[in-house]
Amino acid sequence: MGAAHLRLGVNIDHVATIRNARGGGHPDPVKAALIAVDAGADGITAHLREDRRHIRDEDISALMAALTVPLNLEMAATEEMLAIALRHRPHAACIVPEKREERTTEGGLDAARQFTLLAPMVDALRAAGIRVSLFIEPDAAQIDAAIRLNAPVVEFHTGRYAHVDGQSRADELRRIADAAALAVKNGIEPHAGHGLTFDNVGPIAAIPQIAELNIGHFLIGEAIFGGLAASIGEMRARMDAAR
Ligand SMILES: CC(=O)[C@@H](O)[C@H](O)COP(=O)(O)O
Ligand SMILES: NCC(=O)COP(=O)(O)O
Repeated sequence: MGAAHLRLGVNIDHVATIRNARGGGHPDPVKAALIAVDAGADGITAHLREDRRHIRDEDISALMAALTVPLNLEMAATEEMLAIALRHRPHAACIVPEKREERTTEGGLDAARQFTLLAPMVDALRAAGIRVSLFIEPDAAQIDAAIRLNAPVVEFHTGRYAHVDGQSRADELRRIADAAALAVKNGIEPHAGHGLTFDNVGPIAAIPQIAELNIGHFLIGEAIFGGLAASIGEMRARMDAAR
């Protein structure tokens, strides 16, 4: 209790997934983003995948024009995505690993092994005034790479935490908490996200060093039952209750 405000970034990718299932423009991810902001989102996250399976280039332009809160652009470490980020200059760019055939982001970026590829990208994004984040596993070697890359932010992939139970979940939570403490000790702001739900968000939100959670798939799915504003309001309440 009493820790600093934990920011909520709402990921609107899967509004675009539904839109794309039929073509056309409905439901509009920008409309969803504006509802999310009214409902308490501190920022909006959108992942422009290389295959454009959900968010498309024109969504990024429209979000940049419409939003009054920070846009966090999730992007693969490619020259194409770097050029897009530099053209739009979102508040933040989170570099994520991408595999064309994956159903969703399966793990964190291997920032340690991809150091040579990432270093000029992080430098270019930073030089453009974009807050760079690396989507990594909660792992000391990856945090060490983030330190050497001068990344101001890391986002810990919570997918494993979300998908295991019992002692394995407790172990993963401990790994995330230790990683968050290590990041802060080294001047890096830790965020977390992936697979978070009403039921599993509390222990992650209770980690005092974590400054932001990015949550999407569950919120958009839950919106089918109670509406988007209600699903975001409930998530916000659970995050606040954990602090
Ligand atoms: C990096 C991340 O966790 C989000 O971008 C999430 O992956 C979005 O959903 P998809 O993985 O289904 O594209
Ligand atoms: N970076 C994680 C994210 O933006 C949302 O992931 P999810 O809640 O859609 O699994």
